[in-house]
Amino acid sequence: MTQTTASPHSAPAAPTERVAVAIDLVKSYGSGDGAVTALRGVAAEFRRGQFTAIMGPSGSGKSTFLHCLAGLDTVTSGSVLIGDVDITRLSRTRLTKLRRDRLGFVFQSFNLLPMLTAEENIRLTGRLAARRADRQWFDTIVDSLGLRPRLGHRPAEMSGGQQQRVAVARALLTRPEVLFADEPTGNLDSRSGAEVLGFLRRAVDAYRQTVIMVTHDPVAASYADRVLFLADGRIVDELHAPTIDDVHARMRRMEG
Ligand SMILES: Nc1ncnc2c1ncn2[C@@H]1O[C@H](COP(=O)(O)OP(=O)(O)OP(=O)(O)O)[C@@H](O)[C@H]1O
Repeated sequence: MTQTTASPHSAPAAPTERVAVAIDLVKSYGSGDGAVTALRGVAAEFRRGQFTAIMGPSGSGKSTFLHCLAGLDTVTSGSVLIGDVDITRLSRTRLTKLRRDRLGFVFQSFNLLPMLTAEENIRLTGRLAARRADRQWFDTIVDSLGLRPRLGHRPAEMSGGQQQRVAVARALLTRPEVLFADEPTGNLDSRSGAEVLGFLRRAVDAYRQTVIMVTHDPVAASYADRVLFLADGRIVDELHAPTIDDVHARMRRMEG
């Protein structure tokens, strides 16, 4: 990783509108003696053009929080607003449509379709979604991610870093209000990880993309504008303009 302890974010911008809000989120799995409460009343706001990393020890509820925010999992109580819509009150059909039209997802495993080329994989979501995916925006994303020479390749013919860049391009094609990323660099070497994180950072700075990312990696978290720290299903700390050293120190304190 070429990055030093300097933090890559620019000067704090004026507050922008809230694009996602979690209100008193509680999530339990199972019932009776076997019940596990993964979230115990989590509240947070996410603003337009803000890059948030979610960190915490294993089992602290990071993925559960991301999945509840993104409408990929139901909540036990509490609400999640995307814009003005409480997605915990939507029917399954409306939620699926909202996720498709207004949210983007990048996962640790790239989730590309193996028989399709990079270009077909990128366009698939755009075609299924609201078709806001114009040619110019496609070109901008593909060129910023350096994917032009790979467009005709299938996933098996690409490196992990290239596959993840295709997944990021696919997620951004519909100009989502929020891009959710769950350990997006977990399967990448540090150089490919830095490329993906650098692009997410540029998408935030240049296009005011909102990004919410779960990560274990303090280097990845240092690309964000702020870090929310979860422990035992609660937000216990928050760090703004994080450096790698700051994040390490907080994690050591939490785990110690
Ligand atoms: N589908 C499920 N059924 C039952 N318990 C679950 C389920 N998913 C998560 N849990 C439990 O909820 C708690 C939080 O899990 P979660 O995966 O959100 O944590 P995490 O912080 O993302 O962990 P990790 O860093 O290890 O991925 C854990 O105790 C976990 O075992």
